[in-house]
Amino acid sequence: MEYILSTNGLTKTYRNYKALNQLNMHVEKGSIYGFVGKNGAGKTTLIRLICGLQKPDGGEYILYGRKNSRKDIEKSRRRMGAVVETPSIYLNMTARDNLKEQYRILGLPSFEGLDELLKLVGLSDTGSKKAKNFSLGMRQRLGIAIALAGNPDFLVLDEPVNGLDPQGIIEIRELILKLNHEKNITVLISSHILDELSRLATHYGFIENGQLIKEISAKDLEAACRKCIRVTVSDMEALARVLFQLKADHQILPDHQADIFGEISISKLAIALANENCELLSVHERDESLESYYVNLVGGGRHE
Ligand SMILES: Nc1ncnc2c1ncn2[C@@H]1O[C@H](COP(=O)(O)OP(=O)(O)OP(=O)(O)O)[C@@H](O)[C@H]1O
Repeated sequence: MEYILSTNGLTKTYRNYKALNQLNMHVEKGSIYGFVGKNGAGKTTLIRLICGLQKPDGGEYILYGRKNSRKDIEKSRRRMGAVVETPSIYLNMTARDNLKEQYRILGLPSFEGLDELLKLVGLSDTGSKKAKNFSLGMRQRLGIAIALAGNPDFLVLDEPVNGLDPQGIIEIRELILKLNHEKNITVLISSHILDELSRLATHYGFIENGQLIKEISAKDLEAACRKCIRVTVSDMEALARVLFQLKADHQILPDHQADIFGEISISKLAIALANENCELLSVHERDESLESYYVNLVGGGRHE
């Protein structure tokens, strides 16, 4: 497996507080990695560290095969573009001038590719309009264009759709997919908007209290989510006994319901419940959403 970024016991402490606590994560080449966590979980801290804006105080990260402790880590960082927190744009400048400025900062020899970049992010026809008059979505896209100015093959976006309207969200989504599919850019996106992430991500890393509690591909997550059957019964104690006998991986829910994971024979379940004088009131196959997967993950595990 080729990783663009991996971290090994990465730790960052602010006074006594461990914003990152022995974090281990792996971003595969070519992936769209959804970095999921609540506010304050440590997402931005990880991004600040890999961008070189702050230093870790424990563990390490490896970016394009180079450890962060190496003197030439900047060479790896040059292959990466990032929009951290709010996009750094000059509000009194047009999109084109903002990009020119970034080309100068990067010391690029010419403005070659600038028009293509503006087109790519859908800002070709903004002319003399200054960034201060842009919508939030346009500013976000300009921020992404600036991050792409050095022609990176790894793009890091911190909460890119925060505060955007539905149209703005769609535009950012389409842009990210295009960059990934057509330009082979690996993308790391931090977000807590799970529904949106589920339309993009090929891999997920779930962070909680500075630790990576689960890393899973979208494919495996989908498979795990599909094999869920929600049952409603008349007697929960009987159901718990039966599920224990059947060795079924399950989760008890309120309102006389439970989710059963993995393969299970419904007829066997119904017979076993009938033997316990328990009625099987309903059975639904559930496509467990990313959101409920996440809630299960952070809210305590399943019972076996
Ligand atoms: N410079 C700092 N000094 C002290 N504490 C900090 C600093 N930066 C972050 N923290 C704390 O570290 C924790 C992780 O913050 P971080 O910004 O990484 O979270 P996040 O997952 O990005 O959340 P959000 O979605 O709110 O941005 C938080 O509890 C935050 O208050």
